[in-house]
Parts: sequence; C-alpha cells; structure tokens
Amino acid sequence: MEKSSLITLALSKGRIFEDTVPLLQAAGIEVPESPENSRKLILPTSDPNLRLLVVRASDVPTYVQYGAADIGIAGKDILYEHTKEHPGGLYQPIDLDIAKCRLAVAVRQDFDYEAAVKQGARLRVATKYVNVTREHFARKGVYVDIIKLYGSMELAPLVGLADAIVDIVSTGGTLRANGLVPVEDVAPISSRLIVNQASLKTRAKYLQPLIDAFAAASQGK
Ligand SMILES: Nc1ncnc2c1ncn2[C@@H]1O[C@H](COP(=O)(O)OP(=O)(O)OP(=O)(O)O)[C@@H](O)[C@H]1O
Ligand SMILES: O=P(O)(O)OC[C@H]1O[C@H](OP(=O)(O)OP(=O)(O)O)[C@H](O)[C@@H]1O
Repeated sequence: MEKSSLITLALSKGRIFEDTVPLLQAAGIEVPESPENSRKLILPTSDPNLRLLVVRASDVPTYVQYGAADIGIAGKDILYEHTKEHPGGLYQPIDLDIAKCRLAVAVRQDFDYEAAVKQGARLRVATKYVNVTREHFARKGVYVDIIKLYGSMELAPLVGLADAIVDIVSTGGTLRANGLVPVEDVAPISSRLIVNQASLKTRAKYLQPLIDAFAAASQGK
C-alpha cells in the first residue's frame, strides 16, 4: 500500500476508546482488537487505510502536533492545557460530544469557600489543570497558589496539601466518596477531534472523508 494513504489516529484507552468505537462503526469501520484485551499499542482497523495508536490521554495532542499521528481524539481539558503551552499546529474541527463531564472547583465539606473568596484570602489549589485553573481564578480576581498534581487530586484537601482542587466531575461520586463538594463550575468538557494541520493540507484526500464521517456519526448519536 502507498504509505501516504495510511491514516494514523491517536486516542487513549478507557472511556475515549469505548466511546470512539461506535463512531467508527457508524462509519463502517470495525476495530477487531481493544486495548482491554491486547497489549498492542498500534491497532489495525477493518479499513486498511486507518490504524489506531493507543497513548496516554495527555499525550494525544503531542502525537498529533508532531505529525506522528494525523488525527486524534482528546478531552477539552487536555487540549486547553496543551494549546496554552504549545500553541499552533492543531486543527480542532469537531466536538464529538463524547466523554462528557465538567471541570469544577471542589473543597472539603467543612471549608467555607465563599467566605475564603470574600475575605480575599490566598487559596491553595491543587490540580493537574494548571493553566485553566490560573485563568479561572484570575477572571474572578482571586489570588491562588497552584500546586501541580498528576492524579488523585481529591486527596489534597484531605491531608492539608490544598484548600481546593480543580478536577473532572461527572457523577460526583468520587468527590462524595472523599467528603468533598463541588462549589463552582470551571468549564464543560467533552472530547474533540484534532487534526495535524500539515496532514490536512497534504493528505486531505484521505483525511477529509474520515473527518466528515466523524462529523456525521457524532451528529447522529
Ligand atoms: N469521569 C469521567 N466521565 C466522563 N469523562 C471523563 C471522566 N474523567 C475524565 N473524562 C474525560 O475523558 C478524558 C480521558 O480520561 P482518562 O481518565 O482516560 O485519562 P486521564 O487519566 O485523565 O489522563 P492521563 O492518563 O493522561 O493522566 C479526560 O481528558 C476527560 O476529558
Ligand atoms: O464524578 P465522577 O463520576 O466520580 O468522575 C470523576 C472522576 O473521574 C475521573 O477519574 P477516573 O475514573 O478516570 O480515574 P483516573 O482518571 O484517576 O484514572 C476524574 O479524574 C475524577 O476523579
């Protein structure tokens, strides 16, 4: 097969993979192996022109930006952080309306967030989402010290590492299980299709039909 006809799509395993398979199926593309039952990081599809790269959710924009993948699927939370630090190079044509959740500020049940904000106290906020958090509190005019974490943010207020966290909330179950409450929404989140801008120019013939198929499948959900 001519190399340039092969399209590489980067995505993460778990919820994004699971929500993407039905979109591919709607486009007539089957994925015979899944990251749940295979250790392979490059997965073929029933379309000989399309393969999948299984990478960490936070790494998807990097693979696409550098052209190691032509196209990818990433949460707006990840995209926001990535594009702040590495602007340009990524085209984000479609909101796929999958992996829906929200970014929110949460605190311990016994922490009076409104009072702390009113008093103009300097808040310590733990998060993986440093840029979106800095901008959120700057908009509110609240001074914050941001502590970068890579996961299990819910722990930080429980052990005195932070007054508040900014994290993903969906059902609210994780916050509840840890005695935390959401006090403020930061941004609604869903996943977007992202495309390497150079690939789109040089390989539109192969990429555009796939982008159109994703658009149709996500609208028909
Ligand atoms: N509970 C949830 N419900 C719905 N969508 C979610 C939920 N948690 C995260 N997401 C969305 O799904 C995306 C992928 O989440 P996933 O848990 O697979 O990766 P991650 O653990 O956040 O990232 P990484 O592995 O790079 O640290 C997130 O970027 C977010 O947009
Ligand atoms: O409001 P909820 O429905 O409880 O969802 C929120 C949780 O979901 C995500 O964690 P996930 O389950 O993906 O685990 P991980 O990101 O730590 O792997 C996120 O980091 C929150 O902790």
